[in-house]
Amino acid sequence: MHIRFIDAFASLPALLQSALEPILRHDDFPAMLTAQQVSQLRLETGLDDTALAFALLPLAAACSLTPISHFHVGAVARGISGNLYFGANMEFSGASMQQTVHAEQSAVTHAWLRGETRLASITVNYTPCGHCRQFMNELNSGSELAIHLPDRAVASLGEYLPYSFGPQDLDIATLLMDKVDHGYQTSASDALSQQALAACNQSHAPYSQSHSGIALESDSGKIYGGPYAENAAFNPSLPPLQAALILLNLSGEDCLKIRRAVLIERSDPLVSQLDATRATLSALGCQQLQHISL
Ligand SMILES: O=c1ccn([C@H]2C[C@H](O)[C@@H](CO)O2)c(=O)[nH]1
Ligand SMILES: [Zn+2]
Repeated sequence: MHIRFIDAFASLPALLQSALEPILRHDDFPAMLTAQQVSQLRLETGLDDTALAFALLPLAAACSLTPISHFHVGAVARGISGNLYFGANMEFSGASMQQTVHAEQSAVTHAWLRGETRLASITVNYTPCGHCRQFMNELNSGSELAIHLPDRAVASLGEYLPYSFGPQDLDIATLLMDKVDHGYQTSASDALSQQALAACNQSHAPYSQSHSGIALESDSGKIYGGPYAENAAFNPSLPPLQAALILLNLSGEDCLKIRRAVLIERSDPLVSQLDATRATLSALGCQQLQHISL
């Protein structure tokens, strides 16, 4: 079992521990459960979907990186496929506060990057902040997304964010998690550049059209892509580096051991990721950033 799960796992109810043990046994548990694994867990534990998602929160929170707050937020997003995706907050010492990733952003982005096309619900161990409510308001599930919190009745995002400002106010119809392919191409044929290109082609940048994507090579040699995800209110936008770091972290890899990165963006973009990406990567101890302009 990955070392980060050991304490949280020990705190789970005995039935859930025995049902999860074969799934978590290996180091490479991807911090998600397929719909089939979820049905099996329900069968073995007697928990319903809602109770199961709550019961998994300690494991999700165990994925957090919190050198600043030491405050562990965990989230579990349910895709329409029935798969569950963990999310956890991530803080980066030596970078600006703005580089922080919230657990809700992590779970949403995790689902998106693993190919989920829409979310049904999200379960969180603390009430989502305003920034997260606004971030989730960009999703194609719209105000229908169900939010489950401890000690509260389930309520929709629309209820958590009344009188909202969103993509429709700026006449934008393509929403976060909609399948897109911007069709950019590059002559760089190495695997890292191609993965960064794929992320760029998947990115959600309807406000600036400054599509971008990154790919990170981890300590183990695996590659993690991160597409940029803009938000109607601009500031809650998630930079491509953060998206890739979410996937790398949830996959059980070390954000402080990134070997190299390729960032791809349009030439002369209205919005550039380059300076912030370089600064945050450098705070993580990685100086190997290649920049490709399309
Ligand atoms: O909705 C919220 C509110 C806060 N945090 C994280 C951000 C930061 O890492 C820590 C303290 O704010 O908690 C979340 O993940 N989600
Ligand atoms: Zn938040």
